[in-house]
Amino acid sequence: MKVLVIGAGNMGLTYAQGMSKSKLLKKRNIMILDTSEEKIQELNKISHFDVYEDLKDCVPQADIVFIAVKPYHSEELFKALAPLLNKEQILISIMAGITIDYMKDLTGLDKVVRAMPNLPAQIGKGLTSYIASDAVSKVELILVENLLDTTGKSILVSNENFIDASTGISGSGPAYVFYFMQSMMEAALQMGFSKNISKVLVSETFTGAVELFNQSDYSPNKWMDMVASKGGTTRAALDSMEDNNVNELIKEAAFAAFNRAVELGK
Ligand SMILES: NC(=O)C1=CN([C@@H]2O[C@H](COP(=O)(O)OP(=O)(O)OC[C@H]3O[C@@H](n4cnc5c(N)ncnc54)[C@H](OP(=O)(O)O)[C@@H]3O)[C@@H](O)[C@H]2O)C=CC1
Ligand SMILES: O=C(O)[C@@H]1CCC=N1
Repeated sequence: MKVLVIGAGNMGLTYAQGMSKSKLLKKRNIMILDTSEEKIQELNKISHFDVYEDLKDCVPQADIVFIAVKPYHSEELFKALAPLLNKEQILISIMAGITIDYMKDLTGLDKVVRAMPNLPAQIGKGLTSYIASDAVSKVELILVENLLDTTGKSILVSNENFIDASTGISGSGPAYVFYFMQSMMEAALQMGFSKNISKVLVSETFTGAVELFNQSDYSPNKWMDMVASKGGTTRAALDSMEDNNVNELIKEAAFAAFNRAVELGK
């Protein structure tokens, strides 16, 4: 089986590397294509994969075509791909917003998978939600899931709306966590800690809190109560967040990403 990854950026390269480390594929069965001259040179240095610059040299050999370009490049790419594809090939896209119907229309393919991963895929800790068109068989779906799982875990969702919704939660979500970390590091610096100490204070706090959360059935609210003593310091911080409506603002931000995903698909 041969997989062609189109777009060797953050996510495309991550998947190519994830797939190459798994036992599913041999390195030489992963082809990768990018239009950026700089990326091609970098890829040739890595030399794990067969690197291509021209679609016609690699698309016909692929069993699975994995699309990892930005959504605004999709139309141009699909138009160039269409004459080179055959109906047996499976297309997997991780592009935000781009719908299965749109991909079927532009490529002429029936077997299309739409997936939404996230950046921790780079360290094998990704979370990918996905859904497939009806033409993808059960056996093919297992194969697709195994490929997605080379970068972490995956969840099969029941309708395509959940792909846009998971874009707002898990796809864009790592950036919300980094936003919170950035604010806490800025506060630590303002309190007089060095950059290095600020980083350790914040990152260990996140790691410890997430590990606690993962090791129990307690809700985040319950954990908050366990940190906050009556009339204490944490209550002062949580009250400040409540007064400033931070909870609603975070939900609004997640919906902004969700809505943007829907908009990208129009
Ligand atoms: N980054 C993230 O955390 C996540 C991203 N995604 C999705 O993944 C996709 C890729 O994102 P990301 O990896 O961050 O993007 P990048 O910009 O890092 O990578 C995209 C790569 O594709 C190249 N490219 C553009 N057009 C073509 C083309 N026609 N053929 C081949 N290569 C092309 C780009 O070159 P050039 O730079 O020259 O344009 C670039 O090297 C997006 O659609 C995004 O929605 C999904 C979940 C998480
Ligand atoms: O920002 C974006 O559009 C992509 C999709 C999810 C994460 N990054």
